[in-house]
Amino acid sequence: MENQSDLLNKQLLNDIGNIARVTSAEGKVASYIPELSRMSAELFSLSCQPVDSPMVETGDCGQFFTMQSMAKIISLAFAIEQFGCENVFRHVGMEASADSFNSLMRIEMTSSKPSNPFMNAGAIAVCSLIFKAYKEESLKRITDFLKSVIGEENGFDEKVFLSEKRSADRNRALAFFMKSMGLLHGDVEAILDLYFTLCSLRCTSGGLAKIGAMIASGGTSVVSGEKLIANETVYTLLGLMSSCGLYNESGEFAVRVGLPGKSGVSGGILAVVPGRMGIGVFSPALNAKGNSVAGIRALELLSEKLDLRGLGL
Ligand SMILES: NC(=O)CC[C@H](N)C(=O)O
Repeated sequence: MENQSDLLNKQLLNDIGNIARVTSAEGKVASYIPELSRMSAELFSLSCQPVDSPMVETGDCGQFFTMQSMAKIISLAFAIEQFGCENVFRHVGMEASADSFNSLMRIEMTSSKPSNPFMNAGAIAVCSLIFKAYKEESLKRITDFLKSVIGEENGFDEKVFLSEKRSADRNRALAFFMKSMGLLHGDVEAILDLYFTLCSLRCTSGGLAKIGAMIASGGTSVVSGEKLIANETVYTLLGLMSSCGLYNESGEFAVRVGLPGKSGVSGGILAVVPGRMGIGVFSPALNAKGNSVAGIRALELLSEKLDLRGLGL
């Protein structure tokens, strides 16, 4: 009988790519950060990094894009490692939210900490903890951590950073609003600059797959073999990715794909098959909830073909 891992090969990914990429016509490239809208909707890449064998990829694998909300995995993992779960979750919740990723509503209604660290409000709160501890050194500390996960440094996209900084009325409103309610402390503009820079870090679908593989392997870098994050951090990431990784589409993603995942408005999605592999997919056209249409379709097909649904949920 054929082993599931034998089924993962380039031909399978090519076939999945061919079916998935046409669905991008149903979506739209994000434009609320103007610079993101310059990305071609035709681009597509899919990368699988098994925990114990070489990467398998298809499509425009060399294409860089920005991490956007997928960077929230890195900043959260870094913060938990530095400050401990208890300290981090004193400032941000662990609950799924039916609100969109940049919603203000719940904070005003409940006057309490942001629902989870993958909503913008929660991720900004995590940035404020990191900034409080490391000030101007914060970015370097986080990017050094990212480098230890993926084995390379790809810098950040300054045009996307400036474009978001100029057009971030909503995130700025969120952050100042949280500050006014005592939910955020420190220099708001400096915290937002850290957040925008993390969102504009450059990556490829292969890089996302390596981050996923580090989580899949229980916190060990597939690049160096080094244990980078504690088991508790791994379980926290997996739990939150399963319940909140695709915002108000997390439930549907759990049903259709059945894997812990994290999306970003650049069109990337990172998924984890615990014990087996990390997956990165990229296609910039998004659905109404801000998630990649072809990315979800590709993950759904992959999950079905390799019988992955439900692993790690
Ligand atoms: N969903 C996302 O990827 C959101 C990230 C984006 N930089 C924002 O704050 O709006």
